[in-house]
Amino acid sequence: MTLHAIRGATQIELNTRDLILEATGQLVTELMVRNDLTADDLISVIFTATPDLTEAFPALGARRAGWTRVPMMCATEIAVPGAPPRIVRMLAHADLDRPRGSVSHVYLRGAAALRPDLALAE
Ligand SMILES: C=C(O[C@@H]1C=C(C(=O)O)C=C[C@H]1O)C(=O)O
Repeated sequence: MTLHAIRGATQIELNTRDLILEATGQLVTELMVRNDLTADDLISVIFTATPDLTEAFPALGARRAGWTRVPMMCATEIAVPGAPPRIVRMLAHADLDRPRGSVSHVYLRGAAALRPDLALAE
């Protein structure tokens, strides 16, 4: 087994509880699908949210998507001038029986602009 770190990010349309939870659930689901993962493969997950997202913890969206027993943490992202607004980011640590570097990082919606080198064509 090998420890992997998997990145993800998505942009939230508006700072509302429902939209934060829905978009975070979509992000974690997409990450599991693209990497053929289950929640049991995950060791821990860190979420950050830009300071303009205050209405919900992204971890709750992940729990609603099935990550009920995954240790998670939420934090505020650095407010770098010019960085995209309303972004939820994640760093997931997983223990997988596959080579390091074989995972797919997931950048959805407006977050794809953060790392065009990583974002798959939607
Ligand atoms: C570019 C991003 O935004 C920030 C910059 C990062 C980087 O330069 O690696 C990683 C996470 C964020 O703090 C990103 O989320 O990928």
